Amino acid sequence: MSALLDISKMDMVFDTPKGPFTALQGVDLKIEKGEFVSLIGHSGCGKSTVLNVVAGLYQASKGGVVLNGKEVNEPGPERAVVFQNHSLLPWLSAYENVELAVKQVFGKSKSKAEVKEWVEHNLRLVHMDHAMHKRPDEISGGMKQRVGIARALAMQPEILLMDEPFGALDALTRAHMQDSLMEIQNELNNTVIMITHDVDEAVLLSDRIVMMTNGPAATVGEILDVKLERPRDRLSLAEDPEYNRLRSEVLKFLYEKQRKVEPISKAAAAKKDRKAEEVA
Ligand SMILES: Nc1ncnc2c1ncn2[C@@H]1O[C@H](COP(=O)(O)OP(=O)(O)OP(=O)(O)O)[C@@H](O)[C@H]1O
Repeated sequence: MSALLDISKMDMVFDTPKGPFTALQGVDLKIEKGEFVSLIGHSGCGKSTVLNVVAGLYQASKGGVVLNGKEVNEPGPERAVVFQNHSLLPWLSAYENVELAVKQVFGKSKSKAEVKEWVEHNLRLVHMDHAMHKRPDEISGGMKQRVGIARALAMQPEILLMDEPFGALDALTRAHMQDSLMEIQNELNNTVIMITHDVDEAVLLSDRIVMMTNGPAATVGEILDVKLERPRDRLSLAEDPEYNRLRSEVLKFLYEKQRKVEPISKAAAAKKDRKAEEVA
């Protein structure tokens, strides 16, 4: 059986004022239906570029993406995206933001009453039914993100693409959101690709963690299977040896194998030279 999503031999070359820049080279990744996959890697390695190609926002320079047997060339409702900075329309209520997406996807197939029921159902899923008639500026960042997730879920996408969905939230809200997402996953078993910078988040939520090498010409470095039993509980996992092993595998990849050496500034380099001379 072929995978739901098949990214194969994908290159992404951007035209820049300084000439072509190869951001990605030879990215291969297959994702099965119902899998939760995280992409992790240092800043600038190309995680968002991978997601943008899958979303159909960018066209790969070589190779490409096949979803359910169909080549991806443009955005479509079967691939819902949740961004770090919630992208709700500010003049609409939470309810209306979700309703807009539902009408776009199901406007022809659902009756008025069914649309209402479906919008409310998805807002209940993310525990936002109590504030569904508030506008984005009347609710917190975490709540906005919940509405963004409800909107994406309500489209019943074949794959949910999340670009650091909790990156802008404080640690406690982030933990609540992760727990909610696991709860929803338990119920719906969506296929998800999530970009994260957070090692604990990756291990807690994923079935597989895709670790990317540093760019330019970044690609999939290693893939880690996370076979921790579900439902997962963050407190008991903190002491679980397998959880800690997985965590240190990711840390090793990021900070040993793909350690990012930042170029030192001229001033720092000169200071280092002076120190070396003093020692000599
Ligand atoms: N439209 C573009 N034009 C030119 N270069 C681009 C473009 N989009 C991305 N890049 C470059 O491609 C590389 C990968 O960028 P990308 O945003 O995918 O990385 P990332 O891993 O998602 O980074 P971060 O974790 O910081 O969000 C970077 O060097 C970036 O500067």
